Amino acid sequence: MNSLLSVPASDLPKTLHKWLSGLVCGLHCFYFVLNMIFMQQMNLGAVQLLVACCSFYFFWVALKNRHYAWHRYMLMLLLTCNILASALIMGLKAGSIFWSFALPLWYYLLFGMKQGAVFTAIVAILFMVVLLVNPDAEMIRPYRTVLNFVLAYLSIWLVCHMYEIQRKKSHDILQRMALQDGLTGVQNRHALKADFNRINKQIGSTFMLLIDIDHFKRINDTFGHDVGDNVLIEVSNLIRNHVPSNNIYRLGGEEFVVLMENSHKDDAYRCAESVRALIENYSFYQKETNIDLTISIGIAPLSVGQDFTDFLRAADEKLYQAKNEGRNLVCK
Ligand SMILES: Nc1nc2c(ncn2[C@@H]2O[C@H](COP(=O)(O)OP(=O)(O)OP(=O)(O)O)[C@@H](O)[C@H]2O)c(=O)[nH]1
Repeated sequence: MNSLLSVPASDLPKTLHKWLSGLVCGLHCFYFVLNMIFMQQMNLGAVQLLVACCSFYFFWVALKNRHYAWHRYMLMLLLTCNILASALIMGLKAGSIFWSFALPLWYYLLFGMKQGAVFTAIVAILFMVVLLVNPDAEMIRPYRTVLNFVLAYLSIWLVCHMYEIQRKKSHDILQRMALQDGLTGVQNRHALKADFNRINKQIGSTFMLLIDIDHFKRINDTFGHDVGDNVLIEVSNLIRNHVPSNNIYRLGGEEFVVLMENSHKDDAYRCAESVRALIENYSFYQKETNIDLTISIGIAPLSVGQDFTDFLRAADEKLYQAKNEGRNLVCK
């Protein structure tokens, strides 16, 4: 299923990357001035100038809405190396090691759960080594420092990991709710539109089957809305048993769509005809009554230059023809 909601989800790392690049640039300009002028730490100042320049470039590119994954990796690599180098050169007194506690959060938000966990683990080991070999090791008790660092770092890591699991779960639920029809469980109109935008628009080999239950209003009027709902669920299940569920959508009301990619028009017709016959020969048993139903189907091929509305309209015209010609028909 194509994800409509994956747009904001995949925007999060992009947005974070953009503003983090800006922040990193600003901070490193500040630290560059501090180190060069006041601390006389030329090497560190040079590293910070390099990070500031690179992050400014990433920020500037991201501002133009151009996003490259390698910019993200590069930004975090530079930032991590810079924090490590500061801790190594300046020792613990400078306090730059505190920035390491922000890294797990950034890794998880920028790279997701798997890569976030791997980067966090690697960096944890590197920082432990830095703590053990740092120039202040004689002044402090490095093992206690390492232990405290590990515990603090682990707790932040744990929070990031739990947060990412919860975020992904909520995202999946929201995505399902946004793209699924609440009554029948098949995909909805949003999903159809998103899939239309995603499909490789192979003209002449993508077909839309627009399916409409004949005289559905009578079912509602005769047996009640709840029976109408059950019939809609059963119809969708029958279609689902016949074509891959990834390709079925409920447009709304008693209209369903089957999207067929990489197909020949004869395949599309055969599929539509078999679904029509299936419903015709099926008896819907509701409220101790057998209800016989038929459906009409319009088939349209995707043509050159058609957008979603045109494609749907073309299928709708064929459906209208099937209805006009007496219903329980497939028109192509
Ligand atoms: N039970 C139920 N009925 C619905 C739902 N959505 C739409 N309907 C009903 O579906 C009916 C559609 O009726 P019409 O558009 O007149 O079409 P029809 O009776 O199927 O007639 P033709 O399409 O011309 O064969 C209306 O009575 C709507 O109230 C739903 O979710 N559940």
